[in-house]
Amino acid sequence: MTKIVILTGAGISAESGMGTFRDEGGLWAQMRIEDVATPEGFARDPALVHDFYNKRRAAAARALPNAAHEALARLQREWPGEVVIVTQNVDALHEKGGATGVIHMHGELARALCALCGNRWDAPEVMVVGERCPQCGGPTARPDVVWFGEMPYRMDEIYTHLAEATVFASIGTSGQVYPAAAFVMEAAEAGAHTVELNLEPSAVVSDFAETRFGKATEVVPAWVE
Ligand SMILES: CC(C)NC(=O)[C@H](Cc1c[nH]c2ccccc12)NC(=O)[C@H](CCCC/N=C(/NCCC(=O)O)S[C@H]1O[C@H](COP(=O)(O)OP(=O)(O)OC[C@H]2O[C@@H](n3cnc4c(N)ncnc43)[C@H](O)[C@@H]2O)[C@@H](O)[C@H]1O)NC(=O)OCc1ccccc1
Repeated sequence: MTKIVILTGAGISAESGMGTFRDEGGLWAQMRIEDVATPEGFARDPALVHDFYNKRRAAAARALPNAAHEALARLQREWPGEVVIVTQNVDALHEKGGATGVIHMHGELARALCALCGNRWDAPEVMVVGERCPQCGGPTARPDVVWFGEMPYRMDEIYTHLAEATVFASIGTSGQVYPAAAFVMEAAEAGAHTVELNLEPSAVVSDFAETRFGKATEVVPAWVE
């Protein structure tokens, strides 16, 4: 039975009011990656990093899923075969849209991580410098997101899914960040049909067999139908 593996990025949440990274006025236009999305940046200025993620956590808590999130959840429910969603997004809009078993390869805003003992727990809306781990008590709590230079989560599972994919779709991502940007090659090597759905061609558009350009809330429901 056909197995569909779907990779999503910030573009699928753009129409839900979640900023993207690289677009006009995107997150990286306001903040330097080095300062807020690296372990070194957190060590240097934890207050700046907590402020950056506290704001995004508050926005994500208010955000609602859009027609693209809902279409993927419907596909998961109605497709006779397996549909696996791997997201680079740290918001919970796929789950709010009804999707299940979503693999958050770059972590989740709604979770906190202890840098000392590795414990994870539901993050308070506002994390403060020196936030304590409820398990080891260390003042070592950080947002449970994957920063640059850190290993993304659940990579073994992801590579297994890619090797079994018969269809690989990439939605709302610029294809500039690895290892996610290389997933299309992994899937293509496994014989999958590959399709890019995005507002504009990504940095790896030439690796895809099919492309559909437009807003996620339009091209994703049309692709699912
Ligand atoms: C900048 C880049 C060159 N650097 C990297 O890729 C680095 C280094 C690197 C590793 N391998 C390499 C190989 C070559 C070069 C560099 C590297 N990668 C890492 O450090 C990664 C860790 C990277 C993760 C960093 N954390 C993020 N996020 C979490 C935090 C947070 O969220 O704050 S990355 C962050 O940016 C990434 C890209 O963002 P997108 O989601 O694509 O968003 P963007 O704004 O860029 O694009 C939006 C797109 O949507 C479209 N769009 C907009 N609106 C709409 C709309 N309405 N509808 C449809 N589409 C739309 C736009 O046209 C656009 O195309 C996402 O992954 C996102 O999670 N770790 C790692 O490699 O560990 C070792 C390893 C190696 C191999 C195998 C295993 C381990």
